[in-house]
Amino acid sequence: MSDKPIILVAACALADGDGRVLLAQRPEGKSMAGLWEFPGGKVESGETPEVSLIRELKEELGIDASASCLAPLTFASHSYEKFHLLMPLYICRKWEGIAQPLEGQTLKWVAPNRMESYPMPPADEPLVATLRDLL
Ligand SMILES: Nc1nc2c([nH]c(=O)n2[C@H]2C[C@H](O)[C@@H](COP(=O)(O)OP(=O)(O)OP(=O)(O)O)O2)c(=O)[nH]1
Repeated sequence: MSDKPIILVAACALADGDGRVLLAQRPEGKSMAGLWEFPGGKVESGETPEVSLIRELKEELGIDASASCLAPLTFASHSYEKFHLLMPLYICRKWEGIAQPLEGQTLKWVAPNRMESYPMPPADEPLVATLRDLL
C-alpha cells in the first residue's frame, strides 16, 4: 500500500538519424533543477498520454509530432518522496520543425552510451539501458 498519489507523466525519446536522443536540462527554480530529462510532462485531465505529449513537444520545443509517430518504448515506475511517478516513455523518430528550447531549458542531443555524463532524475536511470539496446 502507498498513500502517495500516482502522477502520470508522458515522456519522449526523440531520436535523430545518428541515434542520438534529445535531453533537456531542468531549469533553476524547478524541482530536480540541473538534471537532464526526456521532454514531456504531466498528463492533464481529459488527455491521453499521446495528446499530452504532442502538446508538450509543441510547447517546450516548438515541434509537431503526430500520434502515429509515437511508439511505446518502456516506462518508469518510481517512488519519489511526495508522489509515485508512472512515466510511459515513447520513442519518436519523425517530427516536423527544429527543436528549440522554448521554456528556458538547455537542450542537448546525446548518444545513449554517453548519457552517464548527463545526470538524470532517479526514475530515468533504468530507462537508459533500453535506449542503448535499441539505438
Ligand atoms: N518530462 C519529464 N519529467 C520527468 C522525467 N523524469 C522524472 O522524474 N520526471 C518528473 C519531473 C516532474 O516531477 C514530473 C514532470 O512534471 P512536469 O514536467 O509536468 O512539471 P514540472 O517540470 O513543472 O515539475 P514540478 O515542478 O511539478 O516538479 O516528472 C523525464 O524524463 N521527463
